[in-house]
Amino acid sequence: MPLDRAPLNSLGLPKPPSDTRVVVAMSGGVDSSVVAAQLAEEGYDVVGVTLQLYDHGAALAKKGACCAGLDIHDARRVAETMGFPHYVLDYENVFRDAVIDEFADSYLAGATPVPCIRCNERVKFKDLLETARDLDADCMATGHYIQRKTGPTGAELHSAADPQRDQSYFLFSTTREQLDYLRFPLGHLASKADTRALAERYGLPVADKPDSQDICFVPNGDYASVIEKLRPGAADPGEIVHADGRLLGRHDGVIHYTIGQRRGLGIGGLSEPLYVVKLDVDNARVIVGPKDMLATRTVPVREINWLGDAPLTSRAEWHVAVKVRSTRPPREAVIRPVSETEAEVELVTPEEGVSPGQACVFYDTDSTRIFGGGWIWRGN
Ligand SMILES: Nc1ncnc2c1ncn2[C@@H]1O[C@H](COP(=O)(O)OP(=O)(O)OP(=O)(O)O)[C@@H](O)[C@H]1O
Repeated sequence: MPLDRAPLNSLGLPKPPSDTRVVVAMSGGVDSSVVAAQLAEEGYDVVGVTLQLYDHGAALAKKGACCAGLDIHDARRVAETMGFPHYVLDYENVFRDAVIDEFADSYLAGATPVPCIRCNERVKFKDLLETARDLDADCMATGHYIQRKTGPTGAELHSAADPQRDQSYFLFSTTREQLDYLRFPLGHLASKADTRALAERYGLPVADKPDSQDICFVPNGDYASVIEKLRPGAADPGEIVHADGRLLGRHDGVIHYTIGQRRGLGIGGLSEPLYVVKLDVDNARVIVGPKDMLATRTVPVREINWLGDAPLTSRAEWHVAVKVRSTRPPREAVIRPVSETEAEVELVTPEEGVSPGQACVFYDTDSTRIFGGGWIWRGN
């Protein structure tokens, strides 16, 4: 039978599992361990690869972080349990250049970056994906909670079945070419409990391992001290100023603030609650104001990655749902393209705390499909 008419295996490839090589990106956490174990159990030729993203002993590392020594050890134990080969690759320089440096510079420029998106885009789905191809793999699988479906014009990206776990916001910049090669076997699961049940069933040593938290190289969410270590003395102290011009206090650097922040401003004793409404890096000023100043209707977006069927520019106005923060539900909006990679997104209901450096991700209003997204910036 010609290969293109052969029935597809569970990864959607026209070869029996035993002839299909899959590189599994293994963090040492329960999700990617279950992916690797399940595929090995189904008879795929699994090769596990773990990236060492920073030195476990270095100042940035935290105990149990996704890319440090303990996790490498866990990934290796899973590979041994299931009997497939496992490699560890030193990606420290790649990760620093592609993710950590921009993270620090972006905060110093008054933005609120999302390094996990850059890691997917520039590390896992770039260099690691190339490594998988070099290893002659037919595809690469990860433990991301997202669905890849085959539509009439090829692979489509859809939100995970479990909205609590959905990672679509972090994967908007996946290109169609990358998507052709990627597989996300956990995206259809109803809940994380299902993943843990599978880990138990396969007898994996990581079945009870706690979920990883937030940004892997930022211990306890204290990103400001990470930036201070990376760029000592780079954050200029300055003034905290009310939008009406009143001087309210001083700060130790804009890196300590994000748009929408209310707590920890150190300007108590005022009658109205105040929020960070703008970070004016050129003048080292944190501008604060009342809550209603946070409401944003028009969001300038650039570096758009397009996962739809038609180029964005072919539609003058386009009704979608968008997420402007990873933790928010999609909200109704209209996209007005400015160029192939830039657009103005008009939110039907204004949202608070829209910050440069975050992603704006576009969703279909009638289905789980992701049409793409881009990066929020200050605009001209
Ligand atoms: N250091 C790494 N080396 C190889 N692959 C990785 C690494 N870190 C993450 N990944 C891959 O990216 C996926 C998503 O990473 P994320 O940091 O969101 O982990 P997670 O959702 O906690 O999953 P897990 O339980 O597998 O750690 C992982 O499931 C894994 O496939």
